Amino acid sequence: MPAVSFQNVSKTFATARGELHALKGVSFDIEPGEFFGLLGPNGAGKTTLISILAGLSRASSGRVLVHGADVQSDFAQARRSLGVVPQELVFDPFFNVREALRFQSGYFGIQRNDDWIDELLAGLGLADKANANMRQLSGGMKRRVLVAQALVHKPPVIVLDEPTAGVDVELRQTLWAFVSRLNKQGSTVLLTTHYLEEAEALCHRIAMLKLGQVVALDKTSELLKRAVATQLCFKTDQALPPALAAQARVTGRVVRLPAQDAVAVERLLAQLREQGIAIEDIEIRKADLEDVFLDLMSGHQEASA
Ligand SMILES: Nc1ncnc2c1ncn2[C@@H]1O[C@H](COP(=O)(O)OP(=O)(O)OP(=O)(O)O)[C@@H](O)[C@H]1O
Repeated sequence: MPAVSFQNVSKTFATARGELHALKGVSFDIEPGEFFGLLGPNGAGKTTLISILAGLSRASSGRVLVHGADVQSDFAQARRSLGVVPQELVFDPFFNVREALRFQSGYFGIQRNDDWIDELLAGLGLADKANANMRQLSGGMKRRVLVAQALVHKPPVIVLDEPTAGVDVELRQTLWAFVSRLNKQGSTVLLTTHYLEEAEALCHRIAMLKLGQVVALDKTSELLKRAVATQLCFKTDQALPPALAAQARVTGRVVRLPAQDAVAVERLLAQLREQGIAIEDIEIRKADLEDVFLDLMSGHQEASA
């Protein structure tokens, strides 16, 4: 039985401009123990899908099951299997950290949960903050408490909705070390993130959403094979000739051009030289998930899911 099963999920919002189809028949399963990534540009429908999974919003049609429990008709059972770390910082300012976690345990009917609470606090680098009031914590610390709150009932499925947006490197590393440990111990993880290098490093499989539809769904290693294997990268202050600009990915002064092999690299360098373009910091690099993502989102690749 899948850990999570999205079955033909659609969601339509009534807006001032008419109907907005945020999700259009999304179907995929996440297997128990998987570390699964859900990627897509702003507005693709990721948060809408997670909200339906978490029971915070209802699908217009289709079903979502968590370990076989329907998130609408069997909400309590589905909710017990889920630990959802929300995007926004919501917390009760009157509790200290331990109290907040005890309160959350009580919500799930769990008493005497302090051993696990201590483990969560240690794993998330919060051990010395157990008695601190929530109001006194920095934004990053509050985010750690949100993660602990989501995990207080030891859910088999952990859902992280952009958990590292705007947080510092240390928290990202603490969070990933802890979540990876839980995943190795058998937890299923569903992650949405805009940090593609995180998704590449962590996720076994990835679904890419675009305008409410799944446009790619594959093992991370297979997705990476779709990109042109290597690229020529360099920096320049000059504009590229149109023929090269058409195939280039430019970020500020940094230019990336697809180049399959050494001959292609030589050809590109010759073209640049002929055009009198001064370049520096030349490097040959392997394509990464960002390349695949950008390709798919710009419609260069065939949708295959
Ligand atoms: N309550 C709502 N009412 C109307 N439209 C909505 C509502 N919630 C979301 N939408 C629209 O649905 C679409 C999908 O939004 P969603 O927040 O799921 O995208 P996302 O992939 O999570 O984006 P982001 O990466 O920016 O968080 C967008 O066009 C959004 O404007």
